[in-house]
Amino acid sequence: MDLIGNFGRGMFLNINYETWKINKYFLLQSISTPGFNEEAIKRANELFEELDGHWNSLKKSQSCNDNWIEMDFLQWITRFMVDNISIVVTGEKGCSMAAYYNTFNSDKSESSLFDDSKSYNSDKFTQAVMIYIRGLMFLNIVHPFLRRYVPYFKKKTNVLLENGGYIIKTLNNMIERRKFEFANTPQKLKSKHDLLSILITANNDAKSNMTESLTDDDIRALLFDVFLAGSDTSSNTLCYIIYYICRNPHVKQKMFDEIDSVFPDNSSNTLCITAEHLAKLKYCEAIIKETSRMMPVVPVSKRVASAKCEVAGYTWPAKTVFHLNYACIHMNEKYWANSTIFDPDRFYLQNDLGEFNDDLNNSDNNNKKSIHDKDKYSLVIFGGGIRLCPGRKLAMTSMLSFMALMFKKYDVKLVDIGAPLKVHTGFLTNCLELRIKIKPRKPSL
Ligand code: HEM
Repeated sequence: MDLIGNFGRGMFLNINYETWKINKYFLLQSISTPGFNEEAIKRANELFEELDGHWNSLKKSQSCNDNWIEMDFLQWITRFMVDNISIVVTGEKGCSMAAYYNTFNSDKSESSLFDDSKSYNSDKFTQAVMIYIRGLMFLNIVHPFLRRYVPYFKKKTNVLLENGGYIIKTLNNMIERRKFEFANTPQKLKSKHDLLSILITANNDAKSNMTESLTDDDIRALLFDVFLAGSDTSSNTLCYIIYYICRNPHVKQKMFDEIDSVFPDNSSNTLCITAEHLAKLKYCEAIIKETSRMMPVVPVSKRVASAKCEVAGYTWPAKTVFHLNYACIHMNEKYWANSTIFDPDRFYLQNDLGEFNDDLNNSDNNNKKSIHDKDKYSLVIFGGGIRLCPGRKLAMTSMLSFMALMFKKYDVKLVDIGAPLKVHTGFLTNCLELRIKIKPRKPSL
């Protein structure tokens, strides 16, 4: 079951409270540094430039008479977020967008670029992560006897083991290379702001101060957690955002107005987004929250009672498993009037002091000050309690950056405005396809 030796390590698959706490401390410290946040925004800018370049090349090859480019947005945003998480986690440039662009290219000779076993191949690695997730379900359902002795299941199990081995090897190589760099040029590494470099630096500091530190296996598990949790969640949310704003043109217009006011037109073709810009995009933030309320990518979660407890007036024994239905909480009319209506304005209110609701950026959820006079657990996009998502700030930064970059430049419409969203709900609610058309909003941009 433990394909990559992660149980008891990292955060996601860790039920050992003591090691989970240390891992959480290191992860939160690392991703809360200003350098990390700035790096994430800088990388989003660079990656959008790359994406835009691919779209422009496609446009040339697509003989579009009306200037609209048609695409399955899901495919592009998935690769964008994979390359994004790759570079902020490892500092190594991914090649998922380039590999996908290459599938449109009739000259396949370039494909060899993406199959060099020595270099880190983000596309191959992410596919391995997906196989891993599906594998967890398989291992959960199929009895060990069948896996060991029935050829069909045994073969599948071996594929999963091989896949797990590839993940471990890729991450171990990365950690080794970075530690080698650290040993040779420590100053250079201290100036790097990717998660791996920050973790190694913080860990070395902890070792020299003789405080709690991480093993290489812990570091590997943390990197894996961020790959696992950090890209699909954001890319699916962005698909749902596009779906809802296209079906609500007044929301789309209000969003364009906000983006144009934060980024007034200039002669330059490319935007350069900063953290100060993102802090002003309060309506875009409201769109993210309202979309996630209507269509949370993590629809359910679980908690296990560590001791006998009382919930909803009943007494439950220790080890009771509680299924938390986040999607249902978001539709509860007790907290959300007209809950089936898409209305970002519910999150775009100001309090008496003129402050906007900022609850998703608040790192201390327990002291969350919400301008909505509601139960703080009525909005659980990022979960709640001690297992609250540690990556919510990074997620908001990546999604807001993408929205600003994309919608400053492009208008968007759905190919079939009447078609329902195509989704599949398993561990996540995944978008299966999102056919859209995009066109530059201004000819000069
Ligand atoms: C739109 C984006 C995201 C959404 C909607 C999301 C949502 C969630 C939710 C609902 C949970 C479970 C919390 C619970 O059980 O109550 C979770 C856990 C987690 N998330 Fe996120 N997440 C997102 C992005 C990220 C990113 C970018 C990272 C990268 C650091 C991340 C890292 C994690 C980790 C490591 C956990 C496990 C925490 C633990 O088990 O203690 N997530 N996330």
